[in-house]
Amino acid sequence: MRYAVLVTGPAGAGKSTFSNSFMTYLRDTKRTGHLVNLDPAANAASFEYEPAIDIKDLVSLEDVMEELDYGPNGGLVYCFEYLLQNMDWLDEELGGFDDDYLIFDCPGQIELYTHHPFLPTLVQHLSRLGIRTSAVYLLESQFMEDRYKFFSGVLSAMSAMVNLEIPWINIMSKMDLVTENVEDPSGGARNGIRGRKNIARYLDPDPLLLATARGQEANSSNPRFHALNQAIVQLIEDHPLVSFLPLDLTNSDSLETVISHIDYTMQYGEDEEPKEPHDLDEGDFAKME
Ligand SMILES: Nc1nc2c(ncn2[C@@H]2O[C@H](COP(=O)(O)OP(=O)(O)OP(=O)(O)O)[C@@H](O)[C@H]2O)c(=O)[nH]1
Ligand SMILES: [Mg+2]
Repeated sequence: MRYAVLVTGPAGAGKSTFSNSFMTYLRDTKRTGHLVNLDPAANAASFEYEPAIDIKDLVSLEDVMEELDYGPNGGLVYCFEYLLQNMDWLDEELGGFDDDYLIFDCPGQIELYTHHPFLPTLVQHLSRLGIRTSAVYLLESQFMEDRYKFFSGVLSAMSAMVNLEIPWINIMSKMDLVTENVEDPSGGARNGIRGRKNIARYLDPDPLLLATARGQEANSSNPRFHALNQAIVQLIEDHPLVSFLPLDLTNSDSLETVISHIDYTMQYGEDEEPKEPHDLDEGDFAKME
């Protein structure tokens, strides 16, 4: 059985760093993993592990910008369109792996997760190849410093999730940057997250965070804003699936917990046949004959 983890999330969320740590963990636990780089803008020098599959072998952002005269954003979209039109390239590249874990380091363009057919198409191909697939969506802990930013992050995670029918885990990355007493750098006490209790209200999003914050302002200024807000609160209440596993890479237990969740959602190793007794049986019969 082959397994694939799609490492997704907005720009700078820590996807490549997590993918690298994941690789190290697999190596240390004597499991075989391979890195798949799907970011056409990735800097090869930044990879600790050389990707086994690299989208840059198919198309590189640099070439697209140079030869087709695209800017960086249009260039990236072009690269993904190009990949989607050449999925047989990926199918072929994926052919050579057996019983392995493939870690897909995805690009950080938020459009890819909200409305582009990129992820659904990728998932379709993986499932056609019989690869068991799950996804993680990383949001960095700084999002907890501003509840509006935080809820927009929650909504982006949700909109990515609803398009895919695969196991999905949301991760709050860079937890090492969160201290017991994080205050809003601008000094406003309103946005600061104070204490572990408050952090829990973000990891398991408490819609009241949003209701109280926006409710107070909206009541006095714009009632339609209030209504929109209530609708979002309701949406999050109805979908308690959006909760976050904290990830602190400076703590190996934290990484291990996250990876065991990923293993669990894909039922890693569960239908691996216990090979030895079976082989022995066959050997016994051969001897008897
Ligand atoms: N403190 C801290 N910094 C981190 C952590 N993970 C990543 N970073 C830093 O955050 C920045 C972005 O990390 P990347 O892993 O490149 O993020 P990414 O999601 O791959 O970024 P894009 O591919 O550009 O979307 C880098 O400067 C990392 O060193 C973490 O767990 N803790
Ligand atoms: Mg990256």
